[in-house]
Amino acid sequence: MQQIKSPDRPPDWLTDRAATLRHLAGFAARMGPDYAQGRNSDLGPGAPAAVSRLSPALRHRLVTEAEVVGTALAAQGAEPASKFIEEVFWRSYWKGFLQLRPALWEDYRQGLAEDLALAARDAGLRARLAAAEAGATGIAAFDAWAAELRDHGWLHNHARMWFASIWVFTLRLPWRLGADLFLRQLRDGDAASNTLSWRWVAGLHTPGKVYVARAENIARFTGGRFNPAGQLAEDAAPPPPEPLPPPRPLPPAGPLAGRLPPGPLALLLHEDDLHPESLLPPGVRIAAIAGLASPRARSPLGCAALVERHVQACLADGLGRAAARFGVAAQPLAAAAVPGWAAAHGLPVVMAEPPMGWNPAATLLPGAILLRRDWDAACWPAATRGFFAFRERIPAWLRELAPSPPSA
Ligand SMILES: Cc1cc2nc3c(=O)[nH]c(=O)nc-3n(C[C@H](O)[C@H](O)[C@H](O)COP(=O)(O)OP(=O)(O)OC[C@H]3O[C@@H](n4cnc5c(N)ncnc54)[C@H](O)[C@@H]3O)c2cc1C
Repeated sequence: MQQIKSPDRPPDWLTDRAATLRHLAGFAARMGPDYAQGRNSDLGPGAPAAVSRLSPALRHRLVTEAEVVGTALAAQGAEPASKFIEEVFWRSYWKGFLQLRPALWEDYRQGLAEDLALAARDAGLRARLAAAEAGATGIAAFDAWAAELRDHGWLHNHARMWFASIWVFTLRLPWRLGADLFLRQLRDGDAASNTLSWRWVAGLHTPGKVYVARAENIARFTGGRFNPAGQLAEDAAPPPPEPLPPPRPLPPAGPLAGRLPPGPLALLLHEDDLHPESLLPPGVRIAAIAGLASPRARSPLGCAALVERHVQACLADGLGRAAARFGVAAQPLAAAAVPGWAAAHGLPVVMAEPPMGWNPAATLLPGAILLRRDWDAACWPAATRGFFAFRERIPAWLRELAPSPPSA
């Protein structure tokens, strides 16, 4: 196993931009070979890690993908930072893949409702689910990850892969109920990355390919903390292939540099994009600001209290910066109050385009102006096939988008 040299981690989970930028700057030195060599190891909560733990901030765009990749390029250069940069593009790939195929999210929600109804009827399934969620399966590694997820609201990528694989193939639980558990408990819970990663593990993304968690791999990359030899179903067969919905053309949304109506506008800031400073072109006059976060809409079962606190804290930080930037009071609103807020000021409303998922922002205000970031406009349409085809385009995107580190 590779030596992990970097003991520091965010002092606490990142819920504001200032702390995120400090952490990003500190991590920049480790975005090159340290990351490439150590990123697969998960030595446990509180232990040194080679990964950034930026996801609870990046997912809400307290910092943007462009800023994170720009930091990696400036600190390390494209080749040494290529592994790290590629991982950030995995996020854009999943977002684009779901954006092009909204039916996958709708099918997930529909299937989840059916799985929850089945669990309500079937006491045996309910008991097995409760044991998995509580970390009482008798598989020490899985039980420790269930506890870590509940207590910290975060898991290392490799642990997420092992957990999902054991959930599906060893515990033989419905994948959507596992995806739902993650969404309720992850600070970085994201409709695209989560749903599509679970589908990938379960063999529904790449025909004929499942992700199998193996005891030897777990022992190796947990530094020997766990070794579930003999406890895992390591012979999982791929499920029958299910055709993927064909990609749709992206609906139109204004690019950032596009023309906005003259005169004052109202800004709806929401949990999917909390960097209004780079969302709006210079010179735009914002005369009203409201904030919307709906973490309980992640699941029919709501979300964990720590997730709710995390998301609301991120939103509060975004609103504070928006108020300072545009010189207008900014307040969080419940979803039901948003149409009334828009009607009361009567101004055209602008917002970042809400990606597929539970965010109700666009449906609450069907006439709002949606702004698509250049990053998303470049990447999303390319998520038509597998990641390896998408990845080929990274060098061209780096030239075209010219990402740079945060300026403030
Ligand atoms: C079953 C499963 C569920 C997942 N659910 C989510 C989720 O709900 N939200 C979420 O943000 N990520 C999810 N991921 C992806 C990944 O595990 C996390 O983004 C990553 O662990 C975050 O840790 P980090 O910030 O230290 O990542 P780093 O390794 O430091 O990577 C930097 C950034 O790149 C992005 N990234 C890295 N790996 C991936 C990946 N495999 N897929 C997508 N983006 C990636 C993240 O934004 C991350 O912050 C899931 C993965 C699996 C296998």
